[in-house]
Amino acid sequence: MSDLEKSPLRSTSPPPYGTTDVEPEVAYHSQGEHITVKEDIFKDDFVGVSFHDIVYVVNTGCCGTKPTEILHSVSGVLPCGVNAIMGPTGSGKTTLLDILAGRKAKANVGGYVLVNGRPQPSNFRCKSGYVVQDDIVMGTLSVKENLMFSAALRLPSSTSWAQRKERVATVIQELGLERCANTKIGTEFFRGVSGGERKRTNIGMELIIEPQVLFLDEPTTGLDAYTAVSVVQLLKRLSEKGDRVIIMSIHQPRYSIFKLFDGLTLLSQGDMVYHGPAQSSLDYFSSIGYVCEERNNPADYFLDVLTKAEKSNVITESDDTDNSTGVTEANNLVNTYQESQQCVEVSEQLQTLADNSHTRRGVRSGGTYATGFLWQLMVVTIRSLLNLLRNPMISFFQVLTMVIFALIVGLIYLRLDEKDVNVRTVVTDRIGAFFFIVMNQVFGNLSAVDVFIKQKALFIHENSSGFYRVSAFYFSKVFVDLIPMRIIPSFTFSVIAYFMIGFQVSAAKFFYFALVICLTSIAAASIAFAISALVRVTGLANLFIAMLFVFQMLFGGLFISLDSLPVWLQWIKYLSLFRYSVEALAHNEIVGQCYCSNNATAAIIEACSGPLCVNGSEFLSGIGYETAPEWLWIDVGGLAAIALVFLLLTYFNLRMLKKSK
Ligand SMILES: Nc1ncnc2c1ncn2[C@@H]1O[C@H](COP(=O)(O)OP(=O)(O)OP(=O)(O)O)[C@@H](O)[C@H]1O
Repeated sequence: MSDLEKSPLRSTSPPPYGTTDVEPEVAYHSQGEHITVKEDIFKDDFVGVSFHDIVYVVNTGCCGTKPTEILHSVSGVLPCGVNAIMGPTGSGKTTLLDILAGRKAKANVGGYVLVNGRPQPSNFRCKSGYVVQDDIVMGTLSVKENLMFSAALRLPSSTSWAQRKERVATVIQELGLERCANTKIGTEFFRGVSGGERKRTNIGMELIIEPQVLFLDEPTTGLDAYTAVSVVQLLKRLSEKGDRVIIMSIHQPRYSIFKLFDGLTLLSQGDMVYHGPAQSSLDYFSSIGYVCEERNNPADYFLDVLTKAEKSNVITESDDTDNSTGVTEANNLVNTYQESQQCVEVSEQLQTLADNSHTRRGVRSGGTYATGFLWQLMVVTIRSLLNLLRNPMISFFQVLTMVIFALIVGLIYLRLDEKDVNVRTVVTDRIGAFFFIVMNQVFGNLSAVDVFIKQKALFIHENSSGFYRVSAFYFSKVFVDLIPMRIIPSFTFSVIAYFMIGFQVSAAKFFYFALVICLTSIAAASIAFAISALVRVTGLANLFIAMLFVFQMLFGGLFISLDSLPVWLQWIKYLSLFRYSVEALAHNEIVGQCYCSNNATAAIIEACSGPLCVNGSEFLSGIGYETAPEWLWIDVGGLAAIALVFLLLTYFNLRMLKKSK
């Protein structure tokens, strides 16, 4: 049973008629799955968005504790124009905005939303615009490139490249971004456009699809006063161009912003205290005894009233303490609104819309994505490559780290083949070198943890807005990371370390060595990918990854002989990438070799006897490693299997992330 079903809801009635999957009233885009930018639901006489008895519950505790109700049956109509949702912090502004935008898990939401008097289509998220509070755009790309990215993925496949470019040019002009069109947005490494330009670019990313409904979560937060006003003025202009509903949550706007609002919704602790035209709000509050001073900003005044009301604890019902109900002033404001003429008028409007929705046919939701998988894969890969090329520090340092590691290992084990040492040391030094090399490869790839953590917010936002499928993002990230960040640095490492240490001079042996090193690196990176797609905090992800690596190291065969493990623990060695890697490298170099004192590379196995000689194969068997020829490839298969399993896990974790939103 969902949280909602368990909660004491006042109304959970579904949209009366018209599921989102009935006959379309207009012809769909020929490619079946693809959406058209404007569907019938957004056609003429757009009456806006209405929400009916919206309840939102969350499970805050555990073990069967009662779910918390965040929104308590709120209803209203948001017509074309700029509609602001205001209220003190924690009053439920963002929650309501997310529900209206279809971005909350349905299981926790009661009531229903109508768009233009019809049930909200299931792909509403992709057809409406949503500008999140923390601007989410790729910092290494310019304003124009970001907008092109949106145009490439969100306009239907039938749109020609010239039309996409034209749409981008129009949006740039509409938003007044001409001056900075070719300036990069900026990252933590370099400064780019200003805060206002960044916000306008975010709005532009959504305007590309000409959404008739645009949601904005606190669009003025973090902007200076002048820029904040200019952003809302821009929204006002956009709302006036065609029937467009702009719905924004906003905390405490200054007067010059407040006077641009057409509609105002005031929330207090999840209840509505006012809903209607912004310009009538002062009269409404005066009529119930809250008179705003002449020079006071109404927005500041309302917030003061609501904050004080939430903190008060007025006994209203009776002076007799036994019968008192402890109703707060905030409750009084809610009750007063519910009994007001204002509320009656809104209820009548809502009733009409609900009644009409019985007779209006629903609209087939169509597909979620405007373009096909291969196109998405290409566009997202190009963006990832551009991001990598423009952020060369990261790939440069990955190669540099591997070169430094290779030089350190090379210097420590320099020319092992020429050393005249104790015969046992000749073999153990080689195995020590392999272990050290594998350890470098495994821990040197911890940087892979950033791949999914850093762009998680970007992925969640773009995926839920219908830019691309999870698979397109996943393959592009994996492809763009594995080749330049794992394979190239690992091959460079192999070239330096192999010849400095002086392993066998044989092309086949060298390429096998390089293959194992690259696979080790890919397997380690895959483990980091899987965890980084699951965990939101880098520190926590690093901790989990390090624990997994250390555990695998324990069963790598060097700290304890694999044969001496208790029988019930023996299977764990098959999960250790250290075991496969060290075994493969040692097998490649040592099996079939005879190491004798003063002649470390003697390869005459028949003569390999006596106290001064060690048979490489026997030595490896002695410490529990496999020496049969087929194990050369079984070890490679083991590494590939670990990489594959964790790459698959990464994909499923990303899918879960998508669902959790
Ligand atoms: N998933 C959740 N689990 C627990 N509490 C939640 C959850 N989502 C929202 N809340 C609570 O619901 C209330 C409303 O949250 P919401 O973010 O909508 O408020 P807000 O008005 O946008 O606040 P702010 O202005 O501070 O952003 C808050 O008290 C918040 O702690």
